[in-house]
Amino acid sequence: MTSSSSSVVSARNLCLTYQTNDGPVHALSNVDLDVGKGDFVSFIGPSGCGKTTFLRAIADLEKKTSGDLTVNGMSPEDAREKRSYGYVFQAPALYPWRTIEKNIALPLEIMGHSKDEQKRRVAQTLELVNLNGFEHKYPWQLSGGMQQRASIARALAFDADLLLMDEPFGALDEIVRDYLNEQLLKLWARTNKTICFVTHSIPEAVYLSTKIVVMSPRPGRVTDIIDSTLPAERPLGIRETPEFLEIAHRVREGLRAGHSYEE
Ligand SMILES: Nc1ncnc2c1ncn2[C@@H]1O[C@H](COP(=O)(O)OP(=O)(O)OP(=O)(O)O)[C@@H](O)[C@H]1O
Repeated sequence: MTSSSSSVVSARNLCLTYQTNDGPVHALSNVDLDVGKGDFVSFIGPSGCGKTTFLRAIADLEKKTSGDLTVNGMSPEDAREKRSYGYVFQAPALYPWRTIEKNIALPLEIMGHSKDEQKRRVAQTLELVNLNGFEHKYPWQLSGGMQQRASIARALAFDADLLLMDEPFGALDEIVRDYLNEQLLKLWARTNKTICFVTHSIPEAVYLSTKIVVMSPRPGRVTDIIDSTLPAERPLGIRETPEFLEIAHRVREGLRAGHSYEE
């Protein structure tokens, strides 16, 4: 695989080992991957296969052990300093003593944006996630799905081109998840962001992605990369089409193949 200069994220032979009291844990082993501009890439694999570690390495929250990793052509450290990405965590992680507006404005405050600019951007992102009218509420006054939308708004507020999302809808019920999946696809289409999205759900990965990265554990490796053949326009009903089911089948096969390494 050759490195592509237009890649938003590029990994070559990426290895990341945690040193623990019980010895080394090889979380990522020889990962090769390119994420292109405007891609929606899902990472799927069993618990412990290194999905979160990969996202954290991109975000410079973990340091690689060896290999190469670039983000927008820079080292993860430089990319972090340039605020190249927004990060959405598994749990909403909003500050309960701040209103939704103040939560979303927090990164803008830290970056030194003027009050007017903060207001403008908060209003813009609240609209993107369909939360207009909730700016003066506190997080605990919102449902779990709305809180997660507020977290997405916060990650979007400073308009980074890259959005890193670590299983953002994992704790939500299926109806809310379906709704948020649809909303996220619309948001992605409107904003042309590049999205890296961790999930445990095969239907979610297939529904959302232009590219699905199947990973296997011990140590975390990429076992398959599937380029989606689904159209950009995806009503929820697409999940019953033969094309969708065929991609889901390939993901399942990839997950199964990964498991056979584990003895
Ligand atoms: N800070 C850490 N120190 C030591 N080991 C860690 C650390 N973080 C993760 N690990 C280990 O690295 C491996 C990969 O973990 P990671 O959280 O990336 O997996 P994951 O695929 O995201 O799992 P899940 O789906 O359960 O969130 C696991 O074996 C985990 O126990």
